[in-house]
Amino acid sequence: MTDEKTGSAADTVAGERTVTGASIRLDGVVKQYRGQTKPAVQKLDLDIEAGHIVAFVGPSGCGKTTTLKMINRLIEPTEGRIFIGDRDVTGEDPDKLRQSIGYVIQSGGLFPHWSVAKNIGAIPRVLGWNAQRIAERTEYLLDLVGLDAATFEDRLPKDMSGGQQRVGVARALAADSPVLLMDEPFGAVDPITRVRLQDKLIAIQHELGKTIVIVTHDFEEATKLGDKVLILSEGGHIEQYATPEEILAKPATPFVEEFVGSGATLAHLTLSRVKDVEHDPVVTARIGEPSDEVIGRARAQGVTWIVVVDGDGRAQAWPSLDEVATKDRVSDYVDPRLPVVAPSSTLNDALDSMLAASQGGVLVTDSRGAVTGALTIATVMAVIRGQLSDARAGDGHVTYTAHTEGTTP
Ligand SMILES: Nc1ncnc2c1ncn2[C@@H]1O[C@H](COP(=O)(O)OP(=O)(O)OP(=O)(O)O)[C@@H](O)[C@H]1O
Repeated sequence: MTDEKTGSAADTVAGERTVTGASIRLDGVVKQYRGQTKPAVQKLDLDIEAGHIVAFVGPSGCGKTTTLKMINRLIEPTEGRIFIGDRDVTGEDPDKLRQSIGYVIQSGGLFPHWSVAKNIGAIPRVLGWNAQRIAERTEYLLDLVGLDAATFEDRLPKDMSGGQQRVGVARALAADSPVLLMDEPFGAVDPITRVRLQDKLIAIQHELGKTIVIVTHDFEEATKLGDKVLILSEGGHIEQYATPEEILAKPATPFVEEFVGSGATLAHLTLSRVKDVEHDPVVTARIGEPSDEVIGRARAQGVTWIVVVDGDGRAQAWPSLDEVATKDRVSDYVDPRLPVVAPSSTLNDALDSMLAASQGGVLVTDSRGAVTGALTIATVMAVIRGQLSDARAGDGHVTYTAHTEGTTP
């Protein structure tokens, strides 16, 4: 089925992924700002596949934001054409166009005096949806971004702290646009929240299959989120447009090599996901269970600590058996610093999370927050060791062993 308005092929399945997004094509796009001697973006050709995430990175002033904003014509191109799906949008009414493209900016860009629900319903109201449809959509989207509708829909953005970005994403998805443009959406949040928001975005992308273009300063964020990464230099010049794996393995130009940096070997940690490595099983216990039963169960499994979970299986705390033994029943204590990662988190995220919590492991949760296992620092270190030795072997350097073997008669 093709949606006439958006030109997107709805609900087609590519591989395992559902695709509801539309492709984007930039054809010879130029932006020359008035009063500037050189164009900010010079003759840019770019194809973005439907249902993919593409991350734009590059040094300050290279034209990332200008390029992004030309896609929804917040900035008018001086030359060239832009297609969304098969539709040439270069001559379309820009207001109408923007109603069909989700847009998220760093601050969330929410109207401060409007409730969360009113913010999310802004575009659907313009599109003439009825109140019930808007209310249902708002509830669905708040749940999708991990916020409880009953708790948050009447709040003002200022009372949301870290939740503003989530509401910003929900609002951008409100009209079910095939394309989502994000300009440094997680630039202003603390590192732990940032990892959670990135993981949430990946989960949403896998569920909805939108086409997402994200501008970031952070190469690690680009490699984590991007199916492909676009590395730009001054004037919107494409240095490389490839998968993160290709960029790390084969930087196309000296510029890319320098941009990726000498930490490239460890940057591979951002390519390894929590879901790709082995997890340790965990023993869970419900609040209020008799402590001696829980301890017996844990000892039978040979573990020295347990995870206390709520009714939905979400982790509350991970006490040692000695701590459990101090009470008759499992306590409802909630550990505010519990290190938790998602399957889509990178091993780098997992390490950061361990360091931030001063713990030697993290809990792994599914997209609903239920605990599925644990990842220890030993597992992460083993992967790092493996990658370092692979990288050395790939460098073409003769190792000590190879050298000795080669010269032994
Ligand atoms: N409204 C404007 N008028 C004139 N020049 C502009 C305008 N906006 C951006 N520029 C210039 O265009 C070039 C590209 O800017 P742009 O903001 O697209 O880069 P960027 O890669 O997104 O940078 P940053 O990472 O710092 O946000 C820069 O030289 C900038 O100074």
